[in-house]
Amino acid sequence: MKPFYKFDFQLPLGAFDLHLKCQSQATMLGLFGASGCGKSSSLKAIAGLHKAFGTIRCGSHVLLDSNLGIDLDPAERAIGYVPQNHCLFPHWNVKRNLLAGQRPGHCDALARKQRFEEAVAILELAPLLTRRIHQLSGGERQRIALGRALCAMPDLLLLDEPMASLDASLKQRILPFLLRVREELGMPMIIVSHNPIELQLLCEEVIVVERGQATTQGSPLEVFTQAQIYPGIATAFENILELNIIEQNPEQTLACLQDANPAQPIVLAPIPGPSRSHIRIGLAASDLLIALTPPVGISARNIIACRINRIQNLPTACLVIVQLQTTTPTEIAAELTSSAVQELGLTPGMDTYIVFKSNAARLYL
Ligand SMILES: Nc1ncnc2c1ncn2[C@@H]1O[C@H](COP(=O)(O)OP(=O)(O)OP(=O)(O)O)[C@@H](O)[C@H]1O
Repeated sequence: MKPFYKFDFQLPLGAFDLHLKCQSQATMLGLFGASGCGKSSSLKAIAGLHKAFGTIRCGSHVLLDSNLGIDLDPAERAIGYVPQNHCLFPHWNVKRNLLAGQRPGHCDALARKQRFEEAVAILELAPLLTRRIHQLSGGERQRIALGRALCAMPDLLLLDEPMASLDASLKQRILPFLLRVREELGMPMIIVSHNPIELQLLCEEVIVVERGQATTQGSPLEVFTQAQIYPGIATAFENILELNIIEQNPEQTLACLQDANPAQPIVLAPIPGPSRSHIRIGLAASDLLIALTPPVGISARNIIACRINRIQNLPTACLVIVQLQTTTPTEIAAELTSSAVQELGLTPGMDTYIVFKSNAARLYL
């Protein structure tokens, strides 16, 4: 299959030499790496804000091909770029800031009006339209910056640390908006983040950038369970699962994996607030147990059949990566001591059970 993104470009930045060479079929792509490794500069090169040399292809668009003499101006690239500092016009009201993203020649007035209304609806901006930027909170400014990028009718969104400046509770409130943009507009995105959970929630694939080069690539689980990426991340790994809600009542919530085969209910703690059709939960790898046979007489509510795919050694433990019974591959990681792995004789290909308490699940959205 043809890759959606194809990057092979160089960007000399004084003493720092960025050479990003990678390709991906995923439309939701994450860039992850230490501070100063070249993530923001990569986004700016893709947006055309830094002059790069080489090849940048996104979907069917060739944005840069130095051999063919192609180097589109930023305005011709149909990219919505949301920088870390938002760059909103402080003395304009929200509506004027949103409309500032629109380019009259890019598409007809009706389509632009529709997109403005979609952005206002998805990001819940209607009550803010007449407010000025300095009257807004950090999370509201983030939504306006995202809305302005959407109003430009881009074919691709580039988000540079979309939640870096927000505290934990605001992050919780912005994430659903990003997911709605992904789900309702189906817009491809490249997201730069330091936060593995954000990338797991938003991206299909993650590229790790180190000293200006792409060094590792894979699904968020494949990348973040590798001890050599950042040792602390693999040991604190949290699985993200998307579940459909079957029943929500004051005692418990019943849910199931979206494509579980056979459907196997997952029991969660009650979820406060209105009823929902689906949720995303986080399960820390260290909260999961593995059993060779379904345990009986145990308080944990969830005993889920799975098969071991591989076992990875961490400095002080092992991550057992299992495949759940779903039609599309769904892996989750359980952290065990190496002595537990040896005593149970766990090996790839074995059929086992993942066991966890209802309260182990952390509710994301
Ligand atoms: N305009 C510039 N001129 C010279 N060097 C630059 C310029 N912009 C960035 N750099 C350098 O290039 C390197 C990569 O910077 P970049 O901002 O892309 O990193 P980053 O991975 O996004 O970092 P952070 O996570 O801290 O935002 C850094 O060493 C930085 O000092």
